[in-house]
Formats: sequence, C-alpha cells, structure tokens
Amino acid sequence: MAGEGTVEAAGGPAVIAGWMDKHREMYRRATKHPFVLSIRGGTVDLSSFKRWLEQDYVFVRGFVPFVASVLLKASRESDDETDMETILGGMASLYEELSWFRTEAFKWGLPLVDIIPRRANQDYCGFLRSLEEPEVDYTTTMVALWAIETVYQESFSLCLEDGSKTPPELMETCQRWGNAGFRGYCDSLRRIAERRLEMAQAGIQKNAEAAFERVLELEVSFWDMSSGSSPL
Ligand SMILES: Cc1ncc(CN)c(N)n1
Repeated sequence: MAGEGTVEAAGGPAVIAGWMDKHREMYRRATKHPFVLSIRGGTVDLSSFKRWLEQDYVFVRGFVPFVASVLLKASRESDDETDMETILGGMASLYEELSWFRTEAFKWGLPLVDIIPRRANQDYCGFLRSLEEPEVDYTTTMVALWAIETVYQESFSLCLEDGSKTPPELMETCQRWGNAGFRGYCDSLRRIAERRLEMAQAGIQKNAEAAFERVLELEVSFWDMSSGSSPL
C-alpha cells in the first residue's frame, strides 16, 4: 500500500515507494537522527555542529566529482535529454555551496584547512568513488544521488517546521537544505530515478536498491560521527 505523497506507476506501486516502505526504519534513522533532532530542539552541542561543518565540507568536495560522474553517465546513457539540465543545476549549486561552507566556517572560527576526514566520512567518500566507476550504471548512480540529497532535505526541513526551536545561528544551515527550491530539486531527481527504475532490468533494480540502503547506512554513520557518538 503506497503512503501519502507517493506516486503510483501504471503497472503497480512505484519502485521507490516500495523501497521506502520496505526500508522505512532505516530511512527514519537517517532522516530523524538525534543530532538533527537536537538542532530542531535547540539543544545541539555546538562542538558537534562544528565537527559536522568541517567534515561536511570535506564530504562535499568528494561529492562534486561523484555528481560530475552522474552527469557524464546522463549524457551517454539517458533516454531523456532533460536529465542533464537537472543534474547540471545541482552541480552549479555545489559551486556556491563550497563558498557558503567557507563563509560559515569563518563565522565559527574554523579555518577549514588540513581537515582529517573521520572514519565515517572516509567510508562515505570511498563509496562515492566506487559509484564513479564506468561499470556502475546510470540508474544506480541516480538513485544514490537522489537518496543522498533527500536525506539532507528531509532532515533539515524538520528543523524549520513550526514549533521547532532551532537556534537562530543555525537557521541558515537548515534553510540551505530545508528550503522549497532544494525540495523541488530532490523531487526532480526522484522522478528521474523512478523513470529509470521502471525501465530497468531486475539486476539493475537490485543494485540500485543496494545503493539506496548503503546511502541510508552511511548517512546514519555520518550523523553519529558528527554528534560524537562514534569512536573516530
Ligand atoms: C553527508 C551528506 N549527505 C548529503 C549532503 C547533501 N548534499 C551533504 N552535504 N552531506
């Protein structure tokens, strides 16, 4: 049974809606992590926030080549030429995002140089590099891109909801990923991923589902690392 806001494909429940249902506990852990809930509740430990900021800057630097690899695959493998524009729009925002990180870090007195990626970050960036390989199909990489962006969108939009007590100095961070424009971008990525999944063979659907699950695990570990609840 598809839930509220899910899309039904002509031949049955949409693939992504099915996964959301099947992996809902892991999805909840990735999108409603205690670290995010502490921002929303106004109790966040600022040293955790600073750790997240530094580590996420390193992550985004690793994310850019991954998105470039998805763009390359779209140009070669996509059945719809508008996919390229959607992905290119996301890449353009990443240029601006890197400069936002530098400005934000300056505000917090963080130099953003010689940051050593922590274990969870190394694992995540290693996973992204594995997806950049030419043998990995476009559909799987699109699913990963959609899931990575959507976890942030859902997480940070929680901190903007009525009744949240997000500290004013963290509002800009939450708006960066919680805003309606970014939500629209995530919806576009989902439509591309869903379209590709519906035309994909079972083997590709299986790889894509494994990538979706892996993204959720890595996001949870990334939040754990930020909040200091993982050892390294
Ligand atoms: C760990 C992580 N996941 C997702 C995003 C959103 N691009 C991010 N900046 N960092």
